[in-house]
Amino acid sequence: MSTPHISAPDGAFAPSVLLPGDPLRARWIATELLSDASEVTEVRGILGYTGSWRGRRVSVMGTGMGVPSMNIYATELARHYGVTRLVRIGSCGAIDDRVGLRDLIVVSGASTDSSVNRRLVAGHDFAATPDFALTRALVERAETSPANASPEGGSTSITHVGRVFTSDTFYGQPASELDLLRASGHLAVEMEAAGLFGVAASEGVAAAALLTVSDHLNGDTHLSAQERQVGFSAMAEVALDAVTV
Ligand SMILES: O=P(O)(O)O[C@H]1O[C@H](CO)[C@@H](O)[C@H]1O
Ligand SMILES: O=c1cc[nH]c(=O)[nH]1
Repeated sequence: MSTPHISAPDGAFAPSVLLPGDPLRARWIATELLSDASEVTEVRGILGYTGSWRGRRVSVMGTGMGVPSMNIYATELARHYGVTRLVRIGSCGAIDDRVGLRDLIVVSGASTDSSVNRRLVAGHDFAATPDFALTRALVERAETSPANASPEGGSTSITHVGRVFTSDTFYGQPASELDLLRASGHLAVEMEAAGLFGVAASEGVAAAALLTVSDHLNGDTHLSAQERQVGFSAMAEVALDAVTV
C-alpha cells in the first residue's frame, strides 16, 4: 500500500515514529543511532526509515516544515500505516530567558496562529495538548538518559516542561507579539507541534513533542551547525528511549 505522500508497503513502519521536520535529520538518526535501519519512503524527499533501538523496532521520518505538512504525514502514518505513537523532535527558538541554547523543552501544550485545529471544534479554539503518558516518559528519559548526562554528573542540558507557540511563519513575528507570548507563559516558538496534537486527537493516537533550543530570539543567538548535531543527538536518544520502554 502507498498513500499520496508515503511510498512504504504495509507494515513498513513501527508503531512508534519519531518526526523531525528535517528529512536529513531523520536520515542522520537512522544511520547513526538505529541498528539495521532501512529506508521505507522517499516521496518528495521526505525520508522515512525503520530500524531498531536497543532491540526494539522504531521508525523515524521527516515531516517538512509547518502545520499543513505535518498534518499530511501524521494523518497518513496514523490512518494508513497503523502508527499509534508520534513524537515530534524539532528545533525551536526560545523566547523565555530561563531557557538557554541547547536546553530541551518537553511540550505540555501548543498555542498557534494556525486555523487548522479549529475544524475539530466547530470553529472554536482547540486545546492542543500532548499525550500525558508519552510526555511523562519524555520528561523521565530526559532527566536520566546517558545521552543527556555530563561527565561531571547531572545533565548537559536543562529540561523544561511547558507551553510553546506553533507559528505558521518563521519570519516576521513582531517583537511586540513575542513579548505577549512570553508574558502569557510560552517558552519558545516552533512550527508543527499544535498541528501534530490536532491530528493525534482526530485520529485517536498518542503524540508528544520534544524540542531542542537552537536559537534564542531575545538575544539573537544561534547554535552552530556542529552544535546542532550534538544537541540533536541527545534529543533523539531521549525520544528513542521514551518510545521503546
Ligand atoms: O527543526 P525542525 O523540526 O524542522 O523544526 C523547526 O525548524 C523549522 C524552521 O527552521 C520548522 O520546521 C520549525 O518548527
Ligand atoms: O520555528 C523556529 C525553529 C527554530 N528557531 C526559530 O526561531 N523558529
